[in-house]
Amino acid sequence: MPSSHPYSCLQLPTDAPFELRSSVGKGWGVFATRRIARGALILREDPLFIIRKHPAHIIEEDVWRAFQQLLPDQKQQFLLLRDNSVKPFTSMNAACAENSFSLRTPGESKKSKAPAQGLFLLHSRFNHSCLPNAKIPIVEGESIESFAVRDILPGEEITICYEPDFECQTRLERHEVLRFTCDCEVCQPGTLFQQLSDSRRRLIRGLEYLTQGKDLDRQRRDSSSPLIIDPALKRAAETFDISVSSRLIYRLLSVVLLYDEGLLDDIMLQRLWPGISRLAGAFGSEENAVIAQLALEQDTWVKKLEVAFKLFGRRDPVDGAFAKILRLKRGI
Ligand SMILES: C[S@@+](CC[C@H](N)C(=O)[O-])C[C@H]1O[C@@H](n2cnc3c(N)ncnc32)[C@H](O)[C@@H]1O
Repeated sequence: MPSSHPYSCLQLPTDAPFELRSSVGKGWGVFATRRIARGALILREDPLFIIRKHPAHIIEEDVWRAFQQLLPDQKQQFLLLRDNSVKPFTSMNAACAENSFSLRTPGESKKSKAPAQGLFLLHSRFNHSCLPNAKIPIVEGESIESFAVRDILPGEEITICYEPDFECQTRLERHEVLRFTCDCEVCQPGTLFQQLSDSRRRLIRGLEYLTQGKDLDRQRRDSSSPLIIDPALKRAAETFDISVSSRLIYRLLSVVLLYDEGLLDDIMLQRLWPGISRLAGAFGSEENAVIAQLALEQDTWVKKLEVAFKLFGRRDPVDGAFAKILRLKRGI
């Protein structure tokens, strides 16, 4: 790619551990220029502008107004943007849609959709992978940060996953959402790795249904859904009549599958661990509580799961109350 490409004029922080350059079949991308250790910050970026609307409601005038308020140098940076590095965008709104991230403004509930979109010149240069080596955690505020989720070597492309819940979706399902053909390691059709990955992600989705009583879209699946085949088990999940023992086993099994898939990063673990340790501490029977505690003390996820399997089929005095609380919370 010639050095006259507009992206060579994008301003990078002086200490950036990456460079921008072309990425085969994906336009331009972001490549590590030195080793980036797992957990290290890659980039903290402020938005060029913020539009306080749901992305679906943003119109051309909104972007135009935001653009007008930029300083001359910022306007120039915005005008460097190209559709996947090649063509100029057909509208300012299209440029905004392709280069913005949803922001969670302070005080907003976790469940509600972010009503603000920020335009980020550099984070938008990261290409997608379904097995990414970097992540942008959702935090409150206007700037966003990316972190390495595993060690990244010099020269390696830095990728993020564009969509939530991809850890529970098969290659086909992911491609229904993405507007391009992803060719990452887990998207190579027909390979054993891809088939295994599909099975793992499908299982993770089923386990999620068993513990949450609903699917990714927060809906129950009808009886034709192949997600949970056993109707009695499906009903039990939907009415939260899944024992605490089973819940703990399902959670740990999910973590083992995520680990095997290469998706268990520290950010995900921080999100999952509180729920797991709450479950392990919830047992009313001393015998069950001892097994659960012993499970969590093991030094690997497989060993934790192995010990937790000793709880399989065991009821607990708190099962009824646990189900009742969950039903109350969900208004059932
Ligand atoms: C936000 S941009 C990422 C940077 C982009 N490559 C560029 O040059 O500006 C998103 C676009 O990059 C391309 N892209 C990102 N990840 C890709 C992947 N894994 N495979 C193919 N194309 C990808 C797609 O065209 C996508 O719409």
